[in-house]
Amino acid sequence: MIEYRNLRIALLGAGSVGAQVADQLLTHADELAARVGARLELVGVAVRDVDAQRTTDIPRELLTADAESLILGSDIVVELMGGLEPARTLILQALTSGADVITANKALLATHGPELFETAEQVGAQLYYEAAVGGAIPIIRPLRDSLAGDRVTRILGIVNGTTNFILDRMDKHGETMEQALATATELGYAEADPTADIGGYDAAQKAGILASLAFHTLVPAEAVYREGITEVSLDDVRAARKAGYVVKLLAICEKIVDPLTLEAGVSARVYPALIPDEHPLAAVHGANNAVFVEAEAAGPLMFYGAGAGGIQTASAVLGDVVSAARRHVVGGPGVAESTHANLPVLPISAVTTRYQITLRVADQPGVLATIATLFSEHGVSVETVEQSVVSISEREGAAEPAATLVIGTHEASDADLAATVAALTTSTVVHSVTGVLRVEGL
Ligand SMILES: NC(=O)c1ccc[n+]([C@@H]2O[C@H](COP(=O)([O-])OP(=O)(O)OC[C@H]3O[C@@H](n4cnc5c(N)ncnc54)[C@H](O)[C@@H]3O)[C@@H](O)[C@H]2O)c1
Ligand SMILES: N[C@@H](CCO)C(=O)O
Ligand code: NA
Repeated sequence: MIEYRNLRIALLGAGSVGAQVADQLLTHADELAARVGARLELVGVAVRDVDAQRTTDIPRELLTADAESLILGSDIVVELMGGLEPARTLILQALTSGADVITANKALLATHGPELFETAEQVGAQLYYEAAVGGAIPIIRPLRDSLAGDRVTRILGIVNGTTNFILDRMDKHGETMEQALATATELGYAEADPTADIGGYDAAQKAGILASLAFHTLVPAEAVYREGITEVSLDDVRAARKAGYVVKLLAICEKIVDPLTLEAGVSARVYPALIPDEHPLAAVHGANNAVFVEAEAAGPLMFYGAGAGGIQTASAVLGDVVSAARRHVVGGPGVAESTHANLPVLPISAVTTRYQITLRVADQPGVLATIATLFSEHGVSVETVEQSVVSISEREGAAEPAATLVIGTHEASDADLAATVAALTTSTVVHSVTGVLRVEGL
């Protein structure tokens, strides 16, 4: 039997992901040792309460409430507590003590990424974060390493498992958002505060990370335009299905070149959008994620798989642990973050998209013409108009005759669309604007 040296692994947090990472390290210790050329010795697991129930069996003697002492003398520290503090302080302590750090904490990276990466570079340590985006899907390493010689032009993806799971359940089972979120939480997909998921914050943090890597430009989460799914109703999902679309929370990162000045900028945005039934992203169900990457030389690439879940995410964490461990065995500086392009990050006003607008209107002659004029007055070109066969007034038995109009637009700017919607809202022939969703993937 080969005698390997030991590398000391400290794990911070033993929740959905952490408990699975501990289990994998213990169960597959021999195989991991052979792959790395060193034994990955789990020296301790920092937890809040050593007596709490966990999803996997972690030997009692490994559990400690003292994370700071555990870090000292560790070669690799795996942070899976989540949240900003004490995660930030502990990671800084770990890096400055010379340990490589693995984290799945996109909220922390989105907020304190530059400080953490600078510290890592100064002390010659590495910070790995494959699990922070797309869960189990390899996406960080492909962007950072495999595509390092190419020029990425666009990323379009579903990067939040919880919201994809919720929208899918609304679509397939007619569940409300609240019902579906409760199940997503039970299954370990949701963040500790699920507002991060349904508000689009988690996806925006991931979009910032992806855009930074893809365009070699620091894109903080707050520079990412964000809309969550809280305004998406069961009616929106049903209407989309009827019209041949599905609603998905999309993250879009692209390089936009101004046609006049030829200056390039980066747009990163997250919003719910309609995508056609036949688009590959429409077939991404449950908590799965999918990320399309378009690069100049490679063309379109697609990365697909489990975007959330304890054991699935543990796979990405373990991959990072093995990479870090190999670096300890072989030596060398590792990969530094690259922000050399330093492109401007563009506001949402720099972007144009198609829209689908659902209106409840007066069911009387001349209404269509009035509405068409409103659109054109605000610079938005109408592509399709459909009137629902059964008018809402018939369905609901309302006194006043009303009908539902579904209007598809050509590409329009955010500002023009907002002005059109404001004008529609105050028009006497419009009873209400019941839905405004962007359309992508056509
Ligand atoms: N669950 C997923 O599918 C998933 C996927 C990708 C990334 N992530 C990220 O992984 C991280 C962990 O997620 P999770 O789902 O395992 O969360 P979780 O809430 O299930 O687990 C976190 C654990 O850390 C413990 N903890 C928190 N603060 C602590 C402290 N100060 N000291 C000791 N223990 C502490 C908590 O008690 C909890 O047991 C988060 O950053 C999350 O965003 C999760
Ligand atoms: N809450 C996150 C976990 C994975 O990052 C999600 O649902 O995608
Ligand atoms: Na990943």
